Amino acid sequence: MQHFISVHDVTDIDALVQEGLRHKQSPFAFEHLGKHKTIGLLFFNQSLRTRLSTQRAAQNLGMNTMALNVGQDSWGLELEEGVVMDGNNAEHVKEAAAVMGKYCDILAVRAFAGLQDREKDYAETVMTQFKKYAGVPIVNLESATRHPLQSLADCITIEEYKTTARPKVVLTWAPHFKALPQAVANSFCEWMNRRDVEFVVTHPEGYELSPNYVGNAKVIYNQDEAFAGADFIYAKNWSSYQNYGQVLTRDASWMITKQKMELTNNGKFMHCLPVRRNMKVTDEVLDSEQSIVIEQAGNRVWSAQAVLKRILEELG
Ligand SMILES: CCC[C@H](NC(C)=O)C(=O)O
Ligand SMILES: NC(=O)OP(=O)(O)O
Repeated sequence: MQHFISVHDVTDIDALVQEGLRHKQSPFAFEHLGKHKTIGLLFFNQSLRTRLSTQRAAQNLGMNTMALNVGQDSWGLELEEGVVMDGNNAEHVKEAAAVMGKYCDILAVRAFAGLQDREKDYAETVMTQFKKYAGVPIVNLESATRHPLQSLADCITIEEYKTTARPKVVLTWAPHFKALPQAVANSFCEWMNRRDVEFVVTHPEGYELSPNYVGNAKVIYNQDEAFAGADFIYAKNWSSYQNYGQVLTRDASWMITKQKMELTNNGKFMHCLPVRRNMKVTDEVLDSEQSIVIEQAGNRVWSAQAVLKRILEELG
């Protein structure tokens, strides 16, 4: 594996999921692999899980880690090509990416969607630039349209907790008061469409995800109907793709409650976190035995470790 930017960089998802579970069993089995290697983590946006889990995974593999918050620790980065740089950004991504590639053996980048220009966001401009200019493997820590380390951790979690060979997995939209990216939902669809699950997506009309990501998933506008018999409920808010970046509704009836979870097959509740309690899901559900969000977050270490190990093996 050279880069880990999307599911398309993975040839065998099953093998990668199993590898993540093996790292969980023996976290230090490959601690020699990353000796004298450094990973740089670059954040254009906040993070708790991604920042800490990716550093922990790298350290488990014997790597050194460096983290940088763009615009706070480093200079503001200009991402537009061919512009006169007379604004607030003191450095162009061309130089910054190339220089970080001199310091780091692997570069991991978080850059959320701007939610202003759909064409630019869905062109994955930032990831493309780092891949083009850094000269080292790039790992996606959540980009404009995807969050593959989260999705791999989600696959690992479902593999651990499923009680049937082909579980029913439901991605449900949940209300939020401000516009959030489609990246986590897009990515979850891409990965679930490649897993042996009965995959259903449910959301209010107007929140249809891009066809390139939702693929052939079954889309049901009635949340209660979608929840029937589900083994896993994966909640996430996202802003409209059609009316790009817009919040079309904050309909609280889409919040996940105990009553809704009772429609499932004693289903497990999942969320990538951070989650706004009593807006997306009630305390009652989040604090119940059905919630596996903490174990899901814990699996972010094994997701990152499986990916970094593959990249280190390629580096030699
Ligand atoms: C892991 C989730 C990151 C981000 N969440 C927020 C609150 O911005 C999102 O919705 O994409
Ligand atoms: N789920 C996730 O990526 O969390 P952070 O945004 O805290 O990294």
